[in-house]
Amino acid sequence: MSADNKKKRVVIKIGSSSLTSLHGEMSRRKLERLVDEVARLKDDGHEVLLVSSGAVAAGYRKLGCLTRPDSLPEKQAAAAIGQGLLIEAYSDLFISHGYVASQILITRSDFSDENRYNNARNTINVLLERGIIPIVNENDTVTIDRLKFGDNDTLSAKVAGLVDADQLIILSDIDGLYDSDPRKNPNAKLLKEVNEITEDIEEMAGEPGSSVGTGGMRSKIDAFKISMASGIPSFLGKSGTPNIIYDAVQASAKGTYFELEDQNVNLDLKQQWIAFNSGPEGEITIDGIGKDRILQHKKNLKAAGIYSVKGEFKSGAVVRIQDIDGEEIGLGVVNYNSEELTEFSNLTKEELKEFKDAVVEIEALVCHMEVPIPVGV
Ligand SMILES: Nc1ncnc2c1ncn2[C@@H]1O[C@H](COP(=O)(O)OP(=O)(O)O)[C@@H](O)[C@H]1O
Ligand SMILES: N[C@@H](CCC(=O)OP(=O)(O)O)C(=O)O
Repeated sequence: MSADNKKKRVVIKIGSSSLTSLHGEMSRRKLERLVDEVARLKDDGHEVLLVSSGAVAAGYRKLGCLTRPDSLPEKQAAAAIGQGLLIEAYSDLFISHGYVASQILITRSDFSDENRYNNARNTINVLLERGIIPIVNENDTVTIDRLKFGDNDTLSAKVAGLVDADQLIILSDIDGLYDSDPRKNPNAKLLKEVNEITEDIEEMAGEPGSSVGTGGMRSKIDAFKISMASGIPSFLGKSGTPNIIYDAVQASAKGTYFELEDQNVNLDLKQQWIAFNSGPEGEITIDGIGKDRILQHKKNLKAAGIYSVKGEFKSGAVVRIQDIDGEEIGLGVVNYNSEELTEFSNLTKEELKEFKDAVVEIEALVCHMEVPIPVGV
């Protein structure tokens, strides 16, 4: 990482533990410090988008709970109280610096629909270009557990990809990624730079540290997988450290910097949507020749290569592509519907001669061999 003076588009994720007091209530002082730092970046001409947690933490006491609730309806009710308080506080504080804040609440289904995904991008771009600070959170009050992003870490990485950010900064209550959970191992060592999320790196992450946070280090690692695959240099550091945001943008802050060694292997927007947001609508199994073609980046295969088809989907749907042994090759958009592809798979050798020129195009293919796709997204 090298320092530079370019005006950047920066996405900053701030966790619940960084916005609350020891008792778990929203801390105005912590919010003030964060806003002061963000305003400093804005004064320097950078565009800033905040992904802020804290709705549940800011609301649960006012709901009458003594500790952060576990039940979904109570968490949602707490978020309904807290989200308003959070945005009101942000708005007040940013206005005192001469900046306007805006609220964007997102659910996973907003991102799995490609039109809504692109719409969100257009809206956020307008706000950023006009100097306004979008403050994003998951729309906790309406999402059900099964359909939640669940943590704002991966949400922030997806948003960073969506707006083509120059940097993702995740601020937590810890000053970076350690080689083991520092709560359990006092001799744990800080990693200054990570160029690839290997299994070893994944194993370093333990459970969430605070009673108000949900994601823990595991979801941060998942987030960095997404941001790295999207070509976005990322940083993990400790909130509340003086000048942490400013220094992170200059690449001089203490923390962990995540950046792919090879800057050229990153996903374009369509591929990011396919890899991290779309829900595949079906599955096709392809033969060895088709697999070889795909892996040689031909992005298409002969109709004869379709072995079997699962699910019902239209032409233009995202499907999972696997080989005859059931090993997943990747995800991509197909140019035939499930019925047509099934017909291809049922043709005899003789019949196939008639279709020898038929080609199944795989648009925006994302191969698992090339790109680490987090499980469960
Ligand atoms: N390998 C690790 N390196 C650093 N922190 C770790 C590691 N494993 C687990 N943790 C814990 O993850 C916590 C941060 O996650 P979390 O409590 O969810 O914070 P946030 O509210 O900022 O999302 C740290 O306080 C730390 O105790
Ligand atoms: N959307 C939730 C936060 C979820 C979350 O990821 O929290 P955290 O692990 O503190 O970043 C809220 O605003 O309370």
